[in-house]
Amino acid sequence: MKHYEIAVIPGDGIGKEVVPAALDVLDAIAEVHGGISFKYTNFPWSCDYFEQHGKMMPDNGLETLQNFEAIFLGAVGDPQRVPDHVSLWGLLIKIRREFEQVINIRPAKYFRGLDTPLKGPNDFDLLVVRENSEGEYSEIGGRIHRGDDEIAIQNAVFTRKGTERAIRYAFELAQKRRGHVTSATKSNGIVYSMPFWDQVFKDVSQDYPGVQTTSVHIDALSAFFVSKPHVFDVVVASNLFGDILTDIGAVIMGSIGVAPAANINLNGKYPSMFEPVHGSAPDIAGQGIANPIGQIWTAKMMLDHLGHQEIGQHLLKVVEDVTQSGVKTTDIGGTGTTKQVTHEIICRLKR
Ligand SMILES: NC(=O)C1=CN([C@@H]2O[C@H](COP(=O)(O)OP(=O)(O)OC[C@H]3O[C@@H](n4cnc5c(N)ncnc54)[C@H](O)[C@@H]3O)[C@@H](O)[C@H]2O)C=CC1
Ligand SMILES: CC(=O)C(=O)O
Ligand SMILES: [K+]
Ligand SMILES: [Mn+2]
Repeated sequence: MKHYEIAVIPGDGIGKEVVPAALDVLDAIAEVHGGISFKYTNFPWSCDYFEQHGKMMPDNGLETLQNFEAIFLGAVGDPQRVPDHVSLWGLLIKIRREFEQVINIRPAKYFRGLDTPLKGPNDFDLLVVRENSEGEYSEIGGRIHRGDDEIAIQNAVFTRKGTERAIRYAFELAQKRRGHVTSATKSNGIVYSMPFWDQVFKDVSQDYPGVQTTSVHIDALSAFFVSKPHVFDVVVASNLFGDILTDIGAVIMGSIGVAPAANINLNGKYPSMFEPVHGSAPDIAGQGIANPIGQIWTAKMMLDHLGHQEIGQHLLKVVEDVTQSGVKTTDIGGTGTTKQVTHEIICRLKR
């Protein structure tokens, strides 16, 4: 019997709805499989917590999380109550950084049963490797003066280590897939960091003669995600470019509510964290209509990470069967609630 201790942070908004749904699905998997079990320890760290304690998590929060096998998170953010940069940097981004989750993997593929806004979905199947520790998401800068004289400066940080690590990871994945890496650049406008990125991409590519490479400016690449996503295999991007590209990757599948993500720690010192691409969706929170698929597919990525690829594969097939059968939430053209979709997935898993 394989037992896993999982730290669970539902967070804000629909995180509190889709996380319990995905845990029910994981429990159903454990029951059907018979050889694995999960224990969940729930942490209520969120904007609610912030209002009570003046911080997003306790001072020893990271220490507490450190001993878990994985962290399963919903979404963070409630901008009506706490400014986004305070809530996200106090919890989500803090964990990504302090736990050295330097890579963010975000797949997008043609998903059976989903209406995509694409004219011809052409069975695309791509993987975005997003650099997750530096880049445009930096704490270097500041604001001075007020009024007309106000100045805001934010410096992007690109280290050779961080850049090479993300790019190498993309090449390793491409070798196990269709052997193609696309690099998201913008060296025509951003004259220091992006030519540097391009250089590292070229350097790393020398070690992978069997992998084909293409560099595309992020503006054109964003358009190609819509016009011809089927040409992409692995796409490697800086933190911000990867963030933007993966919302596009999500919506071409059918909805941002279905896209999963994994924040991967590579050095084994800290746990990895699994959370969907979407945020807390304040516009639909509390209505019970959030699409649980992003969170459930994220659970599949956690299963993969824990070494249970076969079960993960089966879970994704069952979820696709359910959408194909028409049981789906309103964001993807159905009439179902979060609970109904989750129930249908669990019933099929147990069949
Ligand atoms: N990783 C995280 O925790 C993230 C947190 N956020 C935070 O979430 C809050 C809202 O941000 P937004 O920019 O509105 O992005 P969002 O992803 O929360 O929502 C964008 C749109 O997609 C819809 N949507 C998202 N997930 C859905 C689901 N599972 N089912 C159905 N519809 C879904 C929402 O209703 C909304 O119309 C902010 O506080 C933001 O900072 C945003 C992105 C990622
Ligand atoms: C913060 C955010 O939008 C993301 O990590 O995807
Ligand atoms: K999220
Ligand atoms: Mn995002």
